[in-house]
Amino acid sequence: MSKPEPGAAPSGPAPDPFRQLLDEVGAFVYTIDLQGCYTYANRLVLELLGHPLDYVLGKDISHFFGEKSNQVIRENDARVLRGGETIAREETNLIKATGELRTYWSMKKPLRDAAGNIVGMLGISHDITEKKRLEDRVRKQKELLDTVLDNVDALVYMKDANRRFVYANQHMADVLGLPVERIVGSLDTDLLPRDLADRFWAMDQKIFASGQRQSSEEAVVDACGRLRHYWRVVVPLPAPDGTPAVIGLSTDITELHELKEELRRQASTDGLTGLANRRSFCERAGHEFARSRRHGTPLSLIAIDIDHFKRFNDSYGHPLGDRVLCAFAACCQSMLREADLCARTGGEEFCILLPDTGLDDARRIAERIRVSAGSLCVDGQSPQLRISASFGVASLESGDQAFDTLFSRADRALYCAKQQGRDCIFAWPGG
Ligand SMILES: Nc1nc2c(ncn2[C@@H]2O[C@H](COP(=O)(O)OP(=O)(O)OP(=O)(O)O)[C@@H](O)[C@H]2O)c(=O)[nH]1
Repeated sequence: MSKPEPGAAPSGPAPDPFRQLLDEVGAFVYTIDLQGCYTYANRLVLELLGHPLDYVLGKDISHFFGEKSNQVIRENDARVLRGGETIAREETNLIKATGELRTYWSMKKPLRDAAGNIVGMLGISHDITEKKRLEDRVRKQKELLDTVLDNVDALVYMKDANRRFVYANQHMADVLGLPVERIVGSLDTDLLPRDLADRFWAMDQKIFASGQRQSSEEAVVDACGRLRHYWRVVVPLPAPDGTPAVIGLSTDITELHELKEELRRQASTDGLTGLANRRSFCERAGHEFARSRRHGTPLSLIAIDIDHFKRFNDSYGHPLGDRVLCAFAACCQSMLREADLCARTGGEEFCILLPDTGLDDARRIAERIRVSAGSLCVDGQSPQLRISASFGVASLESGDQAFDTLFSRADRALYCAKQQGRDCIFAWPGG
């Protein structure tokens, strides 16, 4: 750009096309002399300064900009005017006329005469105030989002249609024991056990196909080797470049899961002996009954009642009675196979379900328990504290329509054992 004539103003009937061009260029174009006074300003500069060219020419920036920003501008200008540098950088101007702070991307270049001496400076600036504001807003929103995502008690991630992680929050990084940068860009198969990655991928594919969110409960071993349970919600969302992707939010429900398991265990277990309770016994017995019916396999039941337990309680106290119940339960358990089920079905009543076992074998098992119970030594007590129990044994018969039929036969057999003097076994129907 050639050096403009100081004080020259576009005037006359045929305006200089070159100046017209500078007025339309969409940037702030100006020149200053060695003293920093304007020697040219295009239309945008004049609009910004709020004065006509006649007024602006020969005046320096102190007439138009706030002093604070002038300091930086002057330093930049000096580097061009004194040092001969060409600089391109961001500058901030406090516009005196409006009180507004605006940001520019400014390119400043020395103007030289024919001998090469610096005679002034050419400045071209682009107003980037709105862009900066937008960037600032985006940055603040990103900071806010990052803060939320990194502090939310959930693993948050984004995965593309090629199984590659596009985003992972800090919580996810902590669980995987990897930095976020290592997760982003990796395939799920690089970071997760193959079967888990494939399970997740199968769910992702369903989402890509249906466009519908999916949810499931997942168990994952974390970086410390602990089994953790997550409630996983995955929703479809296009990646920033428009390609299909999914966003996953996995909430740690380990404690809730453990609580649920504990409640389930408590609901099916007898609190004193740790055996199955009546409810879970009947549930399992129903299944075994159906299975035996289906496969034509035998099924037997032993109903047990400790003898004169009221007398025992009355004589030695309830706490010792409790310990007897526990010892008796352990004794029964020790005589059984994995597939057998022993339950405490009432106060001093027990039931043993024996799948794939006929009446004779069930009778033998009952006899073993009876003998063993007779020599039970509770808390190292003297032999006169020994207990006995009565046993009713019954097996599945062809006409049985439901487990209850077998149950009541075993109960009747138990009644017979009590009638026969206790501490004995009665096998239905024979005795
Ligand atoms: N210690 C203790 N006793 C219990 C528990 N549940 C029930 N019992 C007692 O078991 C006794 C059962 O008594 P009964 O049903 O009269 O029968 P029994 O004294 O065993 O007499 P027979 O069955 O006829 O031999 C009662 O005294 C109950 O209080 C328990 O959890 N702990």
